[in-house]
Amino acid sequence: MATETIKVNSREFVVKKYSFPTEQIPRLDYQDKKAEKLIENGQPVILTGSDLVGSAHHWDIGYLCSNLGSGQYTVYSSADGKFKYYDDKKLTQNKQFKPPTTQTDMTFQEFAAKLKRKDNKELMYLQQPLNDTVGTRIVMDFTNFNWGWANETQKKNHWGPMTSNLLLVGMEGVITPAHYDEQENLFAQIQGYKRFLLFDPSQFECMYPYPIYHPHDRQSQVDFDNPDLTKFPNFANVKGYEGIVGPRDVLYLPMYWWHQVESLHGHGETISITFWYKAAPTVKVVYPLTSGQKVAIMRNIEKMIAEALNDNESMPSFMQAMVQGRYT
Ligand SMILES: O=C(O)C(=O)C[C@H](CCCc1ccccc1)C(=O)O
Ligand SMILES: [Zn+2]
Repeated sequence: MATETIKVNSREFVVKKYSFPTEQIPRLDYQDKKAEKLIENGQPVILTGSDLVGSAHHWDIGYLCSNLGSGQYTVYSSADGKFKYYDDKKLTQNKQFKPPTTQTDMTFQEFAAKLKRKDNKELMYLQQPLNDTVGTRIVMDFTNFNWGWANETQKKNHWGPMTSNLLLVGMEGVITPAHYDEQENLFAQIQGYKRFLLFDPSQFECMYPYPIYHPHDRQSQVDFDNPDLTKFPNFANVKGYEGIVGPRDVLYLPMYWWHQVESLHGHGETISITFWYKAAPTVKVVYPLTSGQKVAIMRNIEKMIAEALNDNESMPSFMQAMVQGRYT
């Protein structure tokens, strides 16, 4: 895999080289009016200075070990370092599906002990919603997040309620392959460095998500390391954005934007917290529709057809019969 070294301020990062061009994600102070405008327009921006999780800046593996309590944490492991999310509620509809990662529940202390080992064959990624099993100091840190700003941003942009805060602790080199989520996201980085590759929802035609009933719904089928341009020809035209988030940075990741996330080597484990919010309600449909709205329409139609046919095997021929040679 070809790599390139990029220098950001005084730091060097070795990143994987891909086939597509990218522009930089804007990086602005969180109080900059331009940043507020970008968020209002559903455009990604890396925000500095917000201290959204300032009270967690001292979180490291040791502190989490001592203060996260003895609750069970979901830890994924992967031989190739890729952690393509799969919806385990859809496993029943896909008997032959083989999960690409294994999921183990363990205490944070067990996870930390595994991180220290030198004989790990697989990469590991802890992904667990913060809940009330955490220790009192974590609760205190959580209470001291910059909720004033977060709530103001939520209100100003008419986002729905915050649904969850996912704690992410990844080994260097873990990759979350390209996918989109259906929620607005303020992504707070606490330790380590993550490279985000982002693609506008209008790039849907280049990303070829799995069918809606597939466990990998919302994930791209394209292997960025070896794109199959016969099966996925439009991927050759994809254009992205990229940026590196480090400690104290917050990325506003708009709903429906495709993203791939890479924990960079040489800067230790990554610790992040997501702040996911339900979408703003569509009060009045305004034309032309946004690309995100078109993705929502496609999803609803796919769901209705799958339900009406009640036979996923017949979806491919049905969908092709509907458009092939007709909508050219
Ligand atoms: O914050 C986001 O949206 C990301 O994709 C961050 C990503 C991990 C997300 C794991 C995940 C993806 C989908 C559903 C539930 C959990 C990373 O940082 O590696
Ligand atoms: Zn995501």
